Amino acid sequence: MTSIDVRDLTKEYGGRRAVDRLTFSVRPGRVTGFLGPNGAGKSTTMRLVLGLDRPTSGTATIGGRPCAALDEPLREVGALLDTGAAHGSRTARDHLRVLAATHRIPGRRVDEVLEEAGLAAVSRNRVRTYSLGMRQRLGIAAALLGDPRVVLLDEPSNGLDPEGIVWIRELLRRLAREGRTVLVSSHLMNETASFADHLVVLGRGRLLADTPVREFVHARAEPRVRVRTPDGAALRDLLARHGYESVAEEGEGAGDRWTVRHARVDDIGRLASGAGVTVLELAAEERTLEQAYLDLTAAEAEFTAMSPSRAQEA
Ligand SMILES: Nc1ncnc2c1ncn2[C@@H]1O[C@H](COP(=O)(O)OP(=O)(O)OP(=O)(O)O)[C@@H](O)[C@H]1O
Repeated sequence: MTSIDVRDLTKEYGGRRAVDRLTFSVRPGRVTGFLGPNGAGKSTTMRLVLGLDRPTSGTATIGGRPCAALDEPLREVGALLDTGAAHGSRTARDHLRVLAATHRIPGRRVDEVLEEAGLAAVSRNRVRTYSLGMRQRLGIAAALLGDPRVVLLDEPSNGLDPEGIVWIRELLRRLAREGRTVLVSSHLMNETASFADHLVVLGRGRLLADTPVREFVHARAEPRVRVRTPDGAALRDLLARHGYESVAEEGEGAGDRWTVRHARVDDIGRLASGAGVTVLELAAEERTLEQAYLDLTAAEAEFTAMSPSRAQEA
């Protein structure tokens, strides 16, 4: 089984820390989502794992070895880092054939990955005629060419249309089912929630979370209850007396709907019923990864702003 292991990894650029004493592992058989605000250090970490950059200190290994020490890197690790990697004047097929030939990968894999990436029909067109989404598909095809056990994809959904988004989701799920180690960075929270089993979250180069998606969402996103009632003012006053904050929904069609923060349906239902407040609908609001992520990164920003020692470091 091939894991990615990052240990005490630090990368400085001109005295500025892009990656700061980072330690985490990416395990096989699941998709690990790699999250963090712009500049948090995700791409730098991926480059260090791939041996494209040298760490200032610490290690990043794949199956216990640095990437540079792997005998056949492309057959062990596939990566999408930069969609501009293919030469514009080449066709997609030629780009992949050159890659295959220089890495002792059987030629039949070229047709297999072109088919898999939905590019078979346009594989003889020059890459410069490709849309961003098609380039993205080509980058993913190249990452899969060597049938690698480990796959790292930096923002693979970039530029993909809705059909492409569904395709990448299913592809990632399948790669994990096949027992591969899959690390995927993204800014799209709903997307990440739809394909990731596990999350690694960075902020300012540091590890903020390394946890299963479900736990991350449940531990961080506040539980909320949605209520529809014709007695809005009575409900709000009742809940306020019991320490709940309720907010009337706004916008067209919101009507008599309210959201109660930090609340559970059982408690709100009992309170309303006990006080004789009519409730027409009562439901737990689904907690989202986006909500949990924003809560975490906001808390981190607040902590950073409050702490003079960290502010000096920044
Ligand atoms: N080659 C480089 N030289 C100098 N600074 C760099 C270099 N590469 C990255 N950085 C800096 O390191 C920090 C982390 O950047 P990185 O691209 O790894 O973040 P990221 O999490 O991938 O961000 P994004 O979500 O915007 O892609 C940033 O402050 C960036 O400016």
